[in-house]
Amino acid sequence: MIEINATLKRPDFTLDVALQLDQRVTAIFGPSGSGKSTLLSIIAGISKPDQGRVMINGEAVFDDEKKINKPIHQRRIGLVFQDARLFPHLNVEHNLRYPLKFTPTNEQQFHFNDIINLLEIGALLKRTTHQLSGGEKQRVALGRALLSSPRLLMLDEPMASLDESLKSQILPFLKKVADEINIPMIYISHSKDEIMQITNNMVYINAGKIVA
Ligand SMILES: Nc1ncnc2c1ncn2[C@@H]1O[C@H](COP(=O)(O)OP(=O)(O)OP(=O)(O)O)[C@@H](O)[C@H]1O
Repeated sequence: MIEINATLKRPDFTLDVALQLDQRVTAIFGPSGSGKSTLLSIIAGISKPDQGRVMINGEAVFDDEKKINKPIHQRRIGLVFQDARLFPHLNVEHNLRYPLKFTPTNEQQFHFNDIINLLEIGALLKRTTHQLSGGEKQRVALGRALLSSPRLLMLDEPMASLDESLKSQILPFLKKVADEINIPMIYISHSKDEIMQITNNMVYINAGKIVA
């Protein structure tokens, strides 16, 4: 269960949300500038709210009253962004293995080979990141996020920079992760059509407020 009570004021924008996410997959959607990425960055610990509390599975990762503000790496959240953000100096295999170095073996939730098979990226392992299509990069980014053994997976417009044909190629993998991987997932998109293919559980945000 993820609970967020947060306000964050910027010169032309205020985010003010109170939200409890108790389904395994939640989509957050809303128009451009509505605050989706800001909400994600508050949960991840990238942005600090002016006030409020963020709880992940009963643990406060941010609480302004109790002066708690856990850094990103202690929140154990897997993030996938629109641009895959792979490490350009590492090949695909080393990108994927990178998070394993920071996760004790007894805390690793997935076997390397299971993730490779799930995302069908075995043939890409020896490639450099420059030798990947946009959709392949996203599959590798998804694999790397899962191999960090996160307790929450957050995807911020993971298909936004892909053309229609690549989108249709990656969608089945996103669905597989949503259906088969037992980790809470937050999926951000401004496309309702895209979201409907992944989950029926939607939160609508507009002008920094949860509308439905
Ligand atoms: N670092 C920042 N400094 C100041 N204002 C910002 C910053 N980041 C975002 N904003 C503003 O905050 C508001 C919410 O932005 P946010 O990126 O959360 O929206 P979004 O719903 O994710 O939009 P999009 O779908 O276009 O990515 C917007 O008005 C944006 O211009």
